[in-house]
Amino acid sequence: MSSKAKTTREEALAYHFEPQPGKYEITASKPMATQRDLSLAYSPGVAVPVLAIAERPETAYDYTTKGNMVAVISNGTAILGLGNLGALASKPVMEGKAVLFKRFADVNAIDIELDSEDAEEIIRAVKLMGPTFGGINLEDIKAPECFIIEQRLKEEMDIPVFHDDQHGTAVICAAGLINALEISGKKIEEVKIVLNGAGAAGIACLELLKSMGARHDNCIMCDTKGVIWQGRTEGMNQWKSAHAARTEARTLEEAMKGADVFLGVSAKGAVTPEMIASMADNPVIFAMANPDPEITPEEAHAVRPDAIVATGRSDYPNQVNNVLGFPYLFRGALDIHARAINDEMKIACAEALARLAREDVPDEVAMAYGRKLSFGRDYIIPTPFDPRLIHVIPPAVAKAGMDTGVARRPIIDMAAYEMSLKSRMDPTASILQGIYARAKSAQARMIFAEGDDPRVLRAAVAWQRSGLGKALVVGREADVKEKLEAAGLADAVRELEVVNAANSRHLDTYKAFLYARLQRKGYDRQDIHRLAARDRHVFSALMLAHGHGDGLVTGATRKSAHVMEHINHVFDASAQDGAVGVTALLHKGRIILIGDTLVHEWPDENDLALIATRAAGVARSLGLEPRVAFVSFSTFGHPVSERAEKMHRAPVVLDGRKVDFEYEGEMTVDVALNPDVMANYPFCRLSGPANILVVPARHSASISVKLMQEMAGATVIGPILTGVTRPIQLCTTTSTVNDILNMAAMAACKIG
Ligand SMILES: NC(=O)C1=CN([C@@H]2O[C@H](COP(=O)(O)OP(=O)(O)OC[C@H]3O[C@@H](n4cnc5c(N)ncnc54)[C@H](OP(=O)(O)O)[C@@H]3O)[C@@H](O)[C@H]2O)C=CC1
Ligand SMILES: CC(=O)C(=O)O
Ligand SMILES: [Mg+2]
Repeated sequence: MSSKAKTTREEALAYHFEPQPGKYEITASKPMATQRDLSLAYSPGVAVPVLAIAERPETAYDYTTKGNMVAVISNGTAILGLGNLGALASKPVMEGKAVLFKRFADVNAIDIELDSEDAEEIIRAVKLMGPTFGGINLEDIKAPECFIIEQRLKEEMDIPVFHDDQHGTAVICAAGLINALEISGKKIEEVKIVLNGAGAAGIACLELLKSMGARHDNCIMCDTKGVIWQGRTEGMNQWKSAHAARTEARTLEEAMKGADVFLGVSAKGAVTPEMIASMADNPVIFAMANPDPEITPEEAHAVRPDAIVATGRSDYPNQVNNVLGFPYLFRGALDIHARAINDEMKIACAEALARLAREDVPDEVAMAYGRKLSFGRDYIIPTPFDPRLIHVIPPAVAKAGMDTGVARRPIIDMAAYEMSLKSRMDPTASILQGIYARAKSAQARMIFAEGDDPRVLRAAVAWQRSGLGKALVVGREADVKEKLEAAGLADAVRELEVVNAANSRHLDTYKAFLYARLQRKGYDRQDIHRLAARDRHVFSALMLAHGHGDGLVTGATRKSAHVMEHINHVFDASAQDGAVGVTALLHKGRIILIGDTLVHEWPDENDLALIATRAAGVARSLGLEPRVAFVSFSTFGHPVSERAEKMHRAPVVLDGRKVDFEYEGEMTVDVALNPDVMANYPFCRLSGPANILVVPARHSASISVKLMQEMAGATVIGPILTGVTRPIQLCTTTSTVNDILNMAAMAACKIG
């Protein structure tokens, strides 16, 4: 397995602080530009839907955000496993749940933190907000108040009310357990289960498992006072009493002897290796406390190599976390305008998840996750980034809701619904996720050439601490130390390897190599020494050329033309050598590649054909099927212009090269990207909108990219340098730490 990611306190705070505080914002989904827009959005136009809803309340689902809007509600009394830290402190987690709703199921969610521990007050507050939302997700409200709150709200509200820590956790735990027991060859009716943590999650998990066949007499529940046994009076409530066991065991340690299954929804470190050692053969251990499990997989495996281990965290295999449930349960429920999320819908979700994990994992998923996944001990449950979840789980939930009569608007065409779910998700998110996953498994030694730049240093630290590989920073030790300290990363000084001409054993070899390349280009030995020893771009490129690193990132401090000139001393990376720069633009769920954004100033038709081929290669390595448009200001020969001719001829050049991707041209950008406009040219050979735009010259490339970045706020990755023998990627002088990290990941994946 790849090395584990470590995120620091500073990184976590910076993530939440920059570029604006918090994790989400609200944007308008309708035009708001003109007087007419305002008349429709607000007075007088808004009166029309007001009256329509007053007359027929169900039309609120048609004219407002209600039908796709969920409230994430907490009072902060059980924030993850951190305990009762109050409503305000729970806000980062609730904002987090809100963005997970959006990221994984395109559900709009708003976090609402209520400053009260009084169940009646919370019930009243939530009930009053009913009209606003299509569903209520209760989160991190401690037991036993959570049971009372949820029960009453379910009775009194006409929209789904779902306490995630109870049912979300129970559903995922059940899905994982179905598969873990299958692998260990045990039956739920026969296994001895010990569950630690008798709160929201614990009670709900045990209830669901019992409804699925686990026997009351085989289950022991524990809390801070030990075993919940029949007759115990201390620290009890009616929900715990329902699960009190007839047993002599009084402590968790005693209960664990011979147990087949351990489920932890309690707190960090609640289980010892000795307890794990005392379990039955092939034990199943779900240590689900967050952020730190009851026992780590390393500790558990050290004493029990035969164990199947899961945690709630994303940095170990088998993440049993309610993130696999709540987005999809609500998606399915919202799409049928459900009145409730009932047990049948929860069980349908658990079964669909369990089934999905047993299915063959398609290559695109393995690619997105960076490792081969196949059903077994280290893959008992789908991974949260599995792109199939969105179109597999909500239909199962919606169908169960329809079958049990909670749907206000049943789905007629299930196949069409599945298709609509597929197109709902932003494909760009999975592309970046895939790049990072592949980078992680590559474990590249990344050369960061500009160790004097604080952004580069922060990216290098993040590279290493995220478990992406080793960071080799080119710079002076004292300078790197000083800048790391100034960036609040003093403890990273010992972690990074700082390389420079003075401490390298290879300088003479590098110089000999460079001299051999440049001696007939007017460089004498003195020039060579200056270049190799003093220019970090050249020095870094020499490191890469000699295999003293696996990839190189530079360009954050100097203009790309300057950097390319220096890299060309070491590598053949010019236009004549066939190098090409391709930039990826990610915006509103679309990804478009533009080329050449780096190397060719004024490509002719042969160069344009090469640019198309290189860009197609980049597209494929990003998991996209390439569709190239040669773009211009004319479309298929009109208006006739000398300047557009080469764009007209480039596809003909490709005809002669027998390439294996779609291409067409010349055409304007709207023809290339808008299927309705493209339909005016029925002979156009592209099977869909283009995802690669080959532009006439580097200036038009630069203008397009920067316009998209500045006007539309598109995410820009690149230019990705292709056609060079080793992975070199260039950032720009305006790159952020994240941009630099993206380019390093590109280099590690050898994209280009
Ligand atoms: N992986 C996942 O998806 C999820 C994980 N969780 C995790 O489960 C845990 C509990 O959450 P939740 O049920 O919402 O919280 P609650 O506050 O409702 O319940 C906590 C329960 O855990 C018990 N407990 C706490 N510490 C210990 C300990 N050291 N040993 C034994 N029992 C202990 C408490 O005992 P007592 O009753 O005696 O006070 C209580 O019964 C958290 O760590 C949370 O992160 C929760 C939801 C989802
Ligand atoms: C995952 C989650 O909801 C929790 O730990 O509370
Ligand atoms: Mg929670």
